Formats: sequence, structure tokens, C-alpha cells
Amino acid sequence: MLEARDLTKRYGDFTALHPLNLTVRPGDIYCLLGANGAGKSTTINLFLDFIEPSGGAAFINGLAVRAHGPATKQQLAYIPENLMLYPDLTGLENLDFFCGLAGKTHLKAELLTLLHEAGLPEGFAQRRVAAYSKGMRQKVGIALAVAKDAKVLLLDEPTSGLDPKASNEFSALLLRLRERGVATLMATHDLFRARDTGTHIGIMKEGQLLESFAASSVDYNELEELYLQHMHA
Ligand SMILES: Nc1ncnc2c1ncn2[C@@H]1O[C@H](COP(=O)(O)OP(=O)(O)OP(=O)(O)O)[C@@H](O)[C@H]1O
Repeated sequence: MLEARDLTKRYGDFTALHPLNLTVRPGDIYCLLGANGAGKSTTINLFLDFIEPSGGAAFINGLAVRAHGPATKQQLAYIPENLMLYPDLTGLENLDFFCGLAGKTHLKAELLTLLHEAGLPEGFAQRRVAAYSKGMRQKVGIALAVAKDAKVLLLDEPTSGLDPKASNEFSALLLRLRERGVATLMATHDLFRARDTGTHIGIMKEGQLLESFAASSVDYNELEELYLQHMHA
């Protein structure tokens, strides 16, 4: 569903992403770990077609994102660290607006159900987003992913700054999307969540994917040890 083939990004003499080969299949939650500057956001931004690769290509459902920008964007949902919503609109109005941009129309009752299923507390759907916590805004993002029927979810540190309960709820939502066959690529610093929620883990350093393995192949302590070994090497 998501594929990087020799995907590379250079800025002048500096290589932000060395040729990356990666596949994320339907139902996979692939977590990219790595220190600041490792190339995680660069990878996500290349899949989003926000930046142009210096080499190789990113594919979504077999389509190169460079050549098929609108078609690939229709199939994906993106939740960054701080999801931008219109603060003066309600969660419901935001969801309705962004669904419209994605070419999807839903009845108000359907959108309310999606917000409810995403765990937005009772009564908040009709309140201005300015009054939402970060966790609530992330839930609107998940509701949008479901409303769009997105096949691919790109997440850039979505749980950073969330309290443990909100982070736990976010993980539960990811697992539900996984059951729908969504392919998820997530950049995160949260080793615990990567181990707990991810199906695959990749460790990046200085623009290189050093290791990639099944999340179930390590326990949390082993993951932490492996991660720290790479960071100190
Ligand atoms: N426009 C740019 N020009 C030059 N260098 C850039 C540019 N954008 C990113 N970089 C560099 O590319 C490298 C990878 O950055 P990237 O944002 O992908 O890291 P990251 O793993 O997401 O880090 P973080 O955990 O801090 O989000 C960094 O060294 C960064 O300084």
C-alpha cells in the first residue's frame, strides 16, 4: 500500500534521507523511530509529496506520489503533531469541511457518529475547536480518516504531548483502523507505543534505516536496549 523505492532526499551536500526501501502493507502499523534529525519527517513528507525526492520514488497503492498527487492524496489521511483545524468552527463543521475537500459527503448524523466513535467527548462535536484539547483535535483527525475511507494513514509524532490516557485512546483508534485494513506509517519517539501498537518497527539514524523488524520480535526492554545501542554507536 505504501512503498519507498530508493527514496532519497538531499539538501545540497547534505543527505537527509539515504536511499530508503520500505513497504507498509494493509493492516501494518509501521513505526519509525530515531533521534531528532534522523529523517523520519522527511520520509513522511516525501509520501505526502510535500517535498520533492532527489532520487527514487514513493508510491501509494502503486501510484507514484509525484505523478499522481491528487489521486494519492485522496487515499490518505495525515495527522501531524499539531493537526490544523479551524478554531472558530466546531469539530463537526471542520469534519464536514475537510470531507468536502476530499470529495466525500456525509450526512450530519453520520459525521456525529464518526466523531463519537473516535472518542470525542459527548457535547464537544458542536463546540468550537478552540475549546478542544490536543487529544480531541487528534480524534477529529481520526474521524476524518474514517470518513474519507483512507487506505493509508501518515502520522508524524501524533501522540507527542498527549497525556497517557489520551495516548492510549489514540493507540486504540489506530488498532481499529488497522482492522479496517489501513496501512499506517508513524514517526514517533514513543518506544512504548511503538512496541505496544506497532506491527513493524524501523530504527533510523542520520537519514538511514538501520534496522527493520516485527514489533512482536522484541519486548519493550529489548527494544529500548537496541535503540540506545544504535543511538550510541
Ligand atoms: N529544508 C531543509 N534544508 C536543509 N536541511 C533540512 C531541511 N529540512 C530538513 N533538513 C534536515 O534533514 C534532516 C532530517 O530531518 P527530519 O525532520 O526528517 O528529522 P526527524 O527524524 O523527523 O527529526 P525530529 O524527531 O526532530 O522530528 C535534519 O538534519 C534536518 O536538519
